[in-house]
Amino acid sequence: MDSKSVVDLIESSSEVHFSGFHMDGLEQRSTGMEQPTTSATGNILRQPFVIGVAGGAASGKTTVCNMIIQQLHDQRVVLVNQDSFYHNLSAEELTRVHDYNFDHPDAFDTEQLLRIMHNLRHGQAVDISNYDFKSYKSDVFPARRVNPADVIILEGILIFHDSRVRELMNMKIFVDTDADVRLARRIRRDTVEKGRDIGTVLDQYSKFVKPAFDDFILPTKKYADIIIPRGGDNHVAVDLIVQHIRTKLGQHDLCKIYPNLYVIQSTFQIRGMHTLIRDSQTTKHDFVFYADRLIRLVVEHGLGHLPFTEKQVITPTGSVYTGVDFCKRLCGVSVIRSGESMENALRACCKGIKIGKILIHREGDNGQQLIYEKLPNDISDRHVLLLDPILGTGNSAVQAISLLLRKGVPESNIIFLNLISAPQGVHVVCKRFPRIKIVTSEIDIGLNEDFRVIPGMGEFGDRYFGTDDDEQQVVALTQ
Ligand SMILES: Nc1ncnc2c1ncn2[C@@H]1O[C@H](COP(=O)(O)OP(=O)(O)O)[C@@H](O)[C@H]1O
Ligand SMILES: Nc1ccn([C@@H]2O[C@H](COP(=O)(O)O)[C@@H](O)[C@H]2O)c(=O)n1
Ligand SMILES: [Mg+2]
Repeated sequence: MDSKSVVDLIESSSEVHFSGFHMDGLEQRSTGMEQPTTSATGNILRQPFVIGVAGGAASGKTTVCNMIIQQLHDQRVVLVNQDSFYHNLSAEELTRVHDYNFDHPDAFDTEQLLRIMHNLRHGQAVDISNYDFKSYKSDVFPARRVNPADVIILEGILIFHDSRVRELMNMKIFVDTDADVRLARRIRRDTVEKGRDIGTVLDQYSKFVKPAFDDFILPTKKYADIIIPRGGDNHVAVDLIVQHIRTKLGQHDLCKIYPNLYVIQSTFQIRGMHTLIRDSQTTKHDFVFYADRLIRLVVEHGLGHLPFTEKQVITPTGSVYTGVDFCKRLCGVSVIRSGESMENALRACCKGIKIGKILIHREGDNGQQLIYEKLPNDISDRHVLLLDPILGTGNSAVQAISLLLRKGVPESNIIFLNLISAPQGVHVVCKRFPRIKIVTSEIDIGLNEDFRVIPGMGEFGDRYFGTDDDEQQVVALTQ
């Protein structure tokens, strides 16, 4: 990746998505034509980091790619398979499919691969075919929508064959697995998954697969920056590769820029919950259920940042257990109205906790006005958990935090809890209040022209409380 000044990287990081990997958009498309993005992602200036993964068939390329993607969970990663670019077979070729050489470079539509890669690298979403190994066709299944990403992994047996494709790559990996292991895996995969008979598999192997490996695939090993013996079994190699990619990308990692920003460790459970609450089709009931689960995780994580004092107890065995005592001087402050959705989780974790409220009215996004506050009198002696599920522009957060500071709360006693943060909001809050802590569950791409977080989850309060009319709520709350 091109080297950039730290300032450039910090500035450009506001357009970067950190919310975990996104392998495939699952939207269904009927054509293979690329589609321009309409979101802010289309403006990404940085080119993605492109990794090529080559190696013999059944060497473990896909397995290695999946391991890398899993470990790079806090980056947007897309996987592009060379299989998607197999030419469709003519009727004549289909009748004699066992004479077709799928391991020859000419079996692939490399021009289309180059077009797709060009668009992806220039910030455009693309639709990529899903190849069907049973029918030998690429138009049986709907194409998958692939959005631009921080990392593109290009995987396939002959991905290093064409110099134009090689030149796109920032890192080239060759998965080197013994021929007998590859053959054994191929037999199992082709008979079990592709429903082929063993005789056909062995014929194809001796006629095409092995000669093509020797003539076209093995000679490309010399282009590799890294050779991984034993594929996915080689955890050390995969760890090192992931470390290297992280270093290359890490300069724009918001958590590195702002050490007080904490993004809770992403897991598939967490990503699954985010998928549900971000889906516009999710029912109110499910939205509330999964939002509550996520909020609880964020609250628990936030509580972990409070100071603790050592405490010893006697266990039922008569032994001494040295533990800690919870911080007692704390309170919650919710930013009305969506912040109120986080109160129950806080009450469930901290029995009897005092919770204050702040209402900030939004007139456009630059004219924010504090119009209501009800805070504990002794708030300046407390640690404050500030509750608002979305950090967008950062304007309301700045208003709320400024009020807390005016009330005498030390900046370092404030922990701001939210579900999603836009990089712009993180920059605004962290630059202005470097000592407050932000705990969030995902960082999104950015803001759209209406200053709404994208991809975001829409109006959180409306979805959580099942209302559509903001105005009515403000009136009701202030009466
Ligand atoms: N380290 C491994 N140990 C056991 N089986 C493996 C290993 N790596 C891959 N496989 C299996 O071998 C087959 C081929 O692996 P895959 O990663 O799909 O290879 P490729 O993408 O290179 O064709 C798959 O069925 C996979 O589950
Ligand atoms: N219709 C097809 C198309 C391809 N193949 C074989 O797939 C192998 C490449 O896929 P990997 O996941 O192993 O990289 C290649 O060896 C082709 O022979 C096929 O069998 N049928
Ligand atoms: Mg594969």
